[in-house]
Amino acid sequence: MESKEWSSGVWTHLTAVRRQSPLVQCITNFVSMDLVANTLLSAGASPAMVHSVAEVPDFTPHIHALFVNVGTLTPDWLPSMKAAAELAAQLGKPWVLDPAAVSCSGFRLKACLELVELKPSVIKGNGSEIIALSGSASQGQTKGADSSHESTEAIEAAKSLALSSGAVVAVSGAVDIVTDGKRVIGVHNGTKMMQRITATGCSLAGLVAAFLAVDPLQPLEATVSAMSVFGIAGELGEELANGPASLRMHLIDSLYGLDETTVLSRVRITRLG
Ligand SMILES: Nc1ncnc2c1ncn2[C@@H]1O[C@H](COP(=O)(O)OP(=O)(O)O)[C@@H](O)[C@H]1O
Ligand SMILES: Cc1ncsc1CCOP(=O)(O)O
Ligand SMILES: [Mg+2]
Repeated sequence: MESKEWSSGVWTHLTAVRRQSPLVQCITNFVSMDLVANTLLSAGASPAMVHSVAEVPDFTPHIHALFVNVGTLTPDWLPSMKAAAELAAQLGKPWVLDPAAVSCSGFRLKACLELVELKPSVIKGNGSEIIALSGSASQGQTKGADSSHESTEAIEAAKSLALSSGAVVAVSGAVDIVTDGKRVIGVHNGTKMMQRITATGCSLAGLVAAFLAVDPLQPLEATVSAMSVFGIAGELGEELANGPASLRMHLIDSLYGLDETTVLSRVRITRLG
């Protein structure tokens, strides 16, 4: 299946998000809260940064999807993440794990491995994060939140993590990779300057949660669509931007304004395996 066959699905997913405005609970890092919320709002979803463990029993049953990102993890936050993930999984609600900077400490790696046990629908990381989480990295290979690997170097790690966890695994980068362990799809939308804005990876993962909410039975397709839409918004944003700060603004505006003709002509998705 090539871009033409994927593109109508991408547009259908985006219109479903706009129509249904899914409620997405986000337990994300301090750096990303603003951009994640604005990304979700501009796509038509409804974000809620509800992170206290005390609120999980009341709030999580009402959400349509959950997004968990460990970018600024501390021991106090882990119980909220686990409680929300456990409840979401129990109630059949999709949830996304972003193992941001997973290899920066043993504490964070152990926490992420425990979260993987709670059955995320999708794990979205950059190349280095997916390699580390799958157990393929040698110790000490980390630059923190930024990747020191190309996404394509993480394909085997992503497949193996997908098979061992049951999650769809998405690797962001120059080519976004999405795999369920059998199929491997490449999303070629996006622009290099998106790496120069903090929290674009987190926002992408949050957007994946919104797309899963409207198509929970097809997590691979929903993830591919979210990645393509976010990439297209970045491409359009770059045409208007002078640098990363204005790209951040134009990316959000472009995501908000995406129309059918633009989506259908810009989607670049290929099967890689
Ligand atoms: N070299 C690149 N070319 C095109 N798009 C890119 C490139 N690098 C990253 N992106 C895009 O930037 C967004 C954030 O990805 P990434 O930088 O990998 O995340 P993270 O911030 O988690 O490391 C994604 O939409 C991805 O497709
Ligand atoms: C800089 C930083 N430090 C801890 S979390 C974070 C944000 C990372 O965001 P992203 O993974 O989207 O680049
Ligand atoms: Mg990231």
